[in-house]
Amino acid sequence: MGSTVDRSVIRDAHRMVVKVGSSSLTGPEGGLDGFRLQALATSLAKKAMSGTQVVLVSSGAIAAGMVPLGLERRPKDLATQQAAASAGQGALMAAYTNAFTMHGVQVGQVLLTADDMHKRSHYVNASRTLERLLELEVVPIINENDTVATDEIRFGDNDRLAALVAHLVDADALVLLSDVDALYTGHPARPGSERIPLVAGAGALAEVDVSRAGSSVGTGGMQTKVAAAQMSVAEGIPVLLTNAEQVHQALLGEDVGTLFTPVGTKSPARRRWLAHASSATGRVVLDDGAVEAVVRRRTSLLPVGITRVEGRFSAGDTVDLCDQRGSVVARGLVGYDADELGPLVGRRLVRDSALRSGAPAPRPVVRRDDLVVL
Ligand SMILES: Nc1ncnc2c1ncn2[C@@H]1O[C@H](COP(=O)(O)OP(=O)(O)O)[C@@H](O)[C@H]1O
Ligand SMILES: N[C@@H](CCC(=O)OP(=O)(O)O)C(=O)O
Repeated sequence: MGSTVDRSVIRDAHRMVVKVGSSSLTGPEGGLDGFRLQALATSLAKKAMSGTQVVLVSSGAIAAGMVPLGLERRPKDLATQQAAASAGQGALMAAYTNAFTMHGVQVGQVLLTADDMHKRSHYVNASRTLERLLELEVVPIINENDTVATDEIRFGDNDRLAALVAHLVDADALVLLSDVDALYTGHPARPGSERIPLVAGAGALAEVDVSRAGSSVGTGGMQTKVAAAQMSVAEGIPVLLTNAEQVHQALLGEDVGTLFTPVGTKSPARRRWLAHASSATGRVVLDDGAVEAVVRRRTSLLPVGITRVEGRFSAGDTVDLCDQRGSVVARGLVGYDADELGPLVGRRLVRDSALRSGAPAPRPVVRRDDLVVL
């Protein structure tokens, strides 16, 4: 079955994001495995030299920092993780710089925080930097800026970060490299688990068990990889999941790993950001008619269809639009501050009467172009 799956979307991608996990770069006791890192860099440098734009999202800072700091196991507390990441990120970048420049390919470090994804201005700025690096034929090497992240705002695992970066740079493919060669029907160590060569739609995952933890140095296990793959394919970006040892074959489009095929089409950059990267600062609760109008007819949201406003937000912030049961049905950029919107709840604002009274013309709570249905 595997051999019938066409993996040319990976081979022919013009721009790809490759994510490598801690477990593929380090040993179980931490510390960088220079041999594995070198092998990965060689495959990616060759791909870059053949004309493909490659963005690398690399974990491994915390694991790399364990040996120099004398830590025997991956620290559990945030402060020690940050100290390890601080010591390890420099070592990680030094190793990559050596390994890539050996092949004549330049690299650039980009450290991102969750805020850089949530805040539109930061997101656009990160996108501009990455575009420029790619124009200059540099391979950006991205990691979370662990030293300044706090528990509340951390990505935590880099799988989600990689999917967001794939959206950010509008990649043609995302390659997730782990210590396991593919997604299996159950934990690979469990007798009877079988490799899944193709995932075409969420239905294919219904029977798949990803509940068991991953390696001692990684964070998310298979769950976060599958979630990242789903975020990516929802925006039309195919994903290949395999191990770092097989990256060369994977980039040639050979039958390795698990291919997740797109289930959605690419949406404009702003909508992509709204749906996946932005974070809501408030909630607006809609009556049934407004849910119908926004979700089915894709109209703008007007004050008359709102029953409640929750949270403190300013005009231009992201808010979740909820139905009467509290389920989030859409997300959008709100046109009013929370204080301004409160008194307008349920009111029918008529453009003509506003104009007659000299008041400014009423504006939608969320314009149809500024909203995504979830
Ligand atoms: N259904 C499954 N298929 C494959 N691997 C699984 C599955 N369920 C759990 N896993 C575990 O997930 C691990 C990969 O996650 P992790 O150790 O966090 O990797 P990384 O450091 O690459 O992010 C695998 O080594 C495996 O032990
Ligand atoms: N930013 C962290 C990555 C977190 C992490 O361990 O992720 P992963 O190995 O991809 O599960 C680091 O560099 O250590």
